[in-house]
Amino acid sequence: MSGFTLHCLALLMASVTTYVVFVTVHRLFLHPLAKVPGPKMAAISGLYMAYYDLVMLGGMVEQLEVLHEKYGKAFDEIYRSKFTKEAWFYDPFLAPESSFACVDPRKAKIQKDILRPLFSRKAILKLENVIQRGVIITTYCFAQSFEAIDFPKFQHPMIISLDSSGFMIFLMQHFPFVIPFILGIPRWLARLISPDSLEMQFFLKTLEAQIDKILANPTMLESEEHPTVYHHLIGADVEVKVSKKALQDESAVLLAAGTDTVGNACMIGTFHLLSNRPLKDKLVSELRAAWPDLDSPLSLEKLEKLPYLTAVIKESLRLSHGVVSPLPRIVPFDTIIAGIPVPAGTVVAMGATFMHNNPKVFIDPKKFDPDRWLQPNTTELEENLVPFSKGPRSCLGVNLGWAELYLIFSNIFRKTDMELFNTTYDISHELLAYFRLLRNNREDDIKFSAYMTPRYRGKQRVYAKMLDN
Ligand code: HEM
Repeated sequence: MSGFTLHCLALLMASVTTYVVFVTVHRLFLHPLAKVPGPKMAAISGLYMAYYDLVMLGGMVEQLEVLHEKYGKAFDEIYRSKFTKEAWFYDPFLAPESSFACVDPRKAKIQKDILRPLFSRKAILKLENVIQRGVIITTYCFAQSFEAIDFPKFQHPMIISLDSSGFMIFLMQHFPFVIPFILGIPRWLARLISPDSLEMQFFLKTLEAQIDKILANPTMLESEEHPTVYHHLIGADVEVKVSKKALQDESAVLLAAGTDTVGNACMIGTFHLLSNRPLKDKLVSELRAAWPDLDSPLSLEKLEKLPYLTAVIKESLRLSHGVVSPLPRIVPFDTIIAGIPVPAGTVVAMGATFMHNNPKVFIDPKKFDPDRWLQPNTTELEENLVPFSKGPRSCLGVNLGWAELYLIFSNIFRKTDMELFNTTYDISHELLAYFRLLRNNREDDIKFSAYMTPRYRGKQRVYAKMLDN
């Protein structure tokens, strides 16, 4: 190596070292947030979080519990705010024109307002027959069924794909420079590195083909059995023109947003009910009394009036949390949070898990206890139940989510009998997460096995399958 090269290398190393020392000193002592209590490593570098997200496979939520215990917390104040979403977190969802990942609050509101009528309570009641038939999200939103629950062990490519997306999203968040590579990766290489990601591409292509067909011939919407997202986004009477990319982004996001969230709440609730016989018996006897004749479905409005069923759903939502990863927001102006001055531009985050596991509000928070919702005054509990988030960026599908949960829990527990088997794993302490509750393909994923016996063999189809490991 020539003397000149060595000289250049030395200069480069000196520059990097000076930069690192400067940034470290600045962040530790001079930064406006330097006095905020917390681990020094986290103050110095984002690699602290990357370590928990990527190496500890979604362990940041658990670590935050530890940090909150040590340093205190301020999440409830953030929930009440109107802070904007942070691009760092939302860009890797690769759907910037969807109402979920669009960080511009004005644009997101326009798109949400267009879709809102499809997800209003009135629309849900009107389309109740679609929801009663099952296979909800794809039929309700796109008038298409991917028959995901007909696959053995529910291993539909789309579900596998959704399951595997968590790690990739976290990877893209911490190392955004990989995004162009991931987007441009040839199929053969993707098959080698992450075969599951191809399944997602297949499903997105199916939606794209549907979008192309509708864009080429919007009148075909008239022949659909019921309104879909496309009627609202491209229908003849739509005032705001929505791009093809926005249609694709929105479709992908609606499917993801409405699948695991509902699924996790069902899984958590079912597991706890099966683990605790008296709770299950209470639910079943309430359902039997309200719904004696299984040959005709019980309407959503009647189900909503059942107190124990409602309490079971609230408790299932509380312990499944909705979105598990804390949701980051940018503080738009200088403000004070938990007594700490926070300058404009700071990223803060709110996490449902910390609300739902707060022992000051939910006594014995890890316990699945539907009766806590049947006490005379539950105002404080209601205020602290945030699975759908709060404020202007809260869930668009909240009414649909609730409707699905009422119909799923009632149908499953009224029409089948289930019993746990081969289940030893205690899920009550699980908090690790990639956005949602499960960790991917790990031994300690939340899963349980149950024998399911149909109680009803009448006119309606019952999806009764035996799960095993
Ligand atoms: C139990 C069911 C559900 C739960 C617990 C849930 C939870 C949430 C949460 C916590 C957020 C806020 C995310 C954030 O701030 O980044 C959210 C947003 C969203 N959800 Fe849901 N969701 C559920 C069902 C659904 C359904 C069925 C749909 C529609 C098909 C849906 C569509 C959306 C959309 C579009 C957003 C983005 C809203 C925005 O950013 O302004 N969700 N959901």
